[in-house]
Amino acid sequence: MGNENFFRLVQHYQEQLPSDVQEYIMQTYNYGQESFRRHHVSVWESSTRFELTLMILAIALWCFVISLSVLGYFVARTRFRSSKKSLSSQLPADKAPGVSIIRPLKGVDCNLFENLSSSFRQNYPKFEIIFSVASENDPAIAVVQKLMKKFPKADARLIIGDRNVGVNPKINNIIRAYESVKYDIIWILDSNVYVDPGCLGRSVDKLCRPNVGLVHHLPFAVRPDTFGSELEMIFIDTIHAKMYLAINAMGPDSCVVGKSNLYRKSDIEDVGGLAQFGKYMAEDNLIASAIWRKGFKHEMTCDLAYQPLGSMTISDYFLRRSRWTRIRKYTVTAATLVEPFIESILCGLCASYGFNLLWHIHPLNFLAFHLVLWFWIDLKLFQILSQKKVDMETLRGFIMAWAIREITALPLYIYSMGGTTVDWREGTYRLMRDSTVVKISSSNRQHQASGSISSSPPSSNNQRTLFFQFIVSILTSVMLVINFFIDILFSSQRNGNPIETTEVEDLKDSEKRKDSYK
Ligand SMILES: CCCCCCCC/C=C\CCCCCCCC(=O)N[C@@H](CO)[C@H](O)/C=C/CCCCCCCCCCCCC
Ligand SMILES: O=c1ccn([C@@H]2O[C@H](COP(=O)(O)OP(=O)(O)O[C@H]3OC[C@@H](O)[C@H](O)[C@H]3O)[C@@H](O)[C@H]2O)c(=O)[nH]1
Repeated sequence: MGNENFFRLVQHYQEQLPSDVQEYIMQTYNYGQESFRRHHVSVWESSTRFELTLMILAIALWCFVISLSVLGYFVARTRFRSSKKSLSSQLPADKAPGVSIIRPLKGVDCNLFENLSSSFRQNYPKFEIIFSVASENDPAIAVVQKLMKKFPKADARLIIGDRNVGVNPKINNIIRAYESVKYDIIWILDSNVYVDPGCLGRSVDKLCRPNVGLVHHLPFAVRPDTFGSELEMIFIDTIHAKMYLAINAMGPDSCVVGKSNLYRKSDIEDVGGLAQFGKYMAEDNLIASAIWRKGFKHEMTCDLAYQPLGSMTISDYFLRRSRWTRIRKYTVTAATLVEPFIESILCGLCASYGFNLLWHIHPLNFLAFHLVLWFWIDLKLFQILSQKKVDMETLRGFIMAWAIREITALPLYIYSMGGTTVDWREGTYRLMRDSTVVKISSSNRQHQASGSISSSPPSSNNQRTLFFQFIVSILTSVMLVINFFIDILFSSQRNGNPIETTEVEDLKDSEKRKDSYK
């Protein structure tokens, strides 16, 4: 029976029905009509202008963010597949442009000896290495001395003692090295980074191209020993990597992180000299932007700036993330304001609303599709950059850390936007609206982090400790739930049989043998 006929029938017998039944039938009928109208009348007619605007914005946001992610993924796929041999590394020493590598040191970072060794191992005919350390009591000095003994022929020296040209401790630390460089090309390479031997040659190739003023490398976190490090790794190797690659591929503006940057000293002098960036905390991005505004492009090579993480605590992760967000808050305010919408959960919620209005897709169905797609892109990107297939155990850790990072991204963002102080190694600093920074305090505690890149708080106040305890307890509960479901998933794949260690070893051995036959 059609709707109209049913309605006529109800009208006909209306008087004979009790009033509450009449009312119920009318309500059901009206609801049916409304839902019929919603489904069969175009969304453009049935929705208010406000709803339509929100819908368009939500869908546009989703398309934009997914396109950025896909772009980041394809850039990674094409760029990091193979490493080319450079031309400059094959030049004789008197023809190659010289490079001064500056290594700022502060304490014993995770993997420090190997990180610094990678500078000595550069396959390049003409370079010097300058290690800078602010204090004569710094334990990094012993590591440098050991390295100099190991590579006696290398042109390397150590400068002890900083000079206060501003507040930024990294600039104060390297300013003397910068002033004493032998060559025009300088490579500022953080202490907690190692690079492949061909990196310098490839970077010089790029820097020598016309109109290029800066060469930088994608930070890539490796060797997480703790859950805090895993969270950091997920951040650096997924969302950060894909956004960094996508923004740099599109090139709307300068977007540079200072882990591994090559420039010309003459260009830095042209934009005011290194010392004048000492008043900022985001010296890396501001130097890069100044060079960019002079009309010089930025280039990246197929090299990664590997950062071994070691044993960061969860608080270390939160503090480093909030330091970077707070730094961005004043240096790139507009981009920082839209950041949460570029994160999976908020972006997915907005898009679920949009697609529900447009195509009546159930919001939860869309959210599930969106999260799976997002996870898949992140996992593929991670596989490409780490150049290995992710095994089941790694995948399990990846899923856990990924889920928790995604869930905590928004609370962490809100926490970070709400404050202006940052802790960096031994110092606490207040960020000012004009991007400059003021030092609040420093502790005498030496940064001796063997296995940690800690930027731990020198003076953690009670409120902060409580906040972290709260976050950690939420994290732990979420982790337990996720772990429980992953366990079920994995054991159902093995029909409930536990995987024997020997079985894993056998599998590995047979894989190795297969490889050796190739
Ligand atoms: C942090 C990235 C992940 C968060 C999600 C989405 C981010 C959205 C937009 C821009 C951020 C791009 C990633 C830049 C890495 C920033 C890391 C960082 O904070 N580094 C600081 C410490 O080393 C450094 O001092 C600051 C660098 C700021 C670079 C910001 C460049 C912004 C370029 C804006 C281009 C607009 C494109 C719009 C696309 C959304
Ligand atoms: O007090 C300090 C702190 C740090 N540093 C040096 O600065 C480099 C970077 O240190 P970290 O790894 O702790 O810092 P992050 O990677 O988090 O810093 C990032 O954000 C802030 C920018 O100023 C940096 O250029 C960028 O690398 C290291 O080589 C470290 O030895 C100092 O020389 N003195």
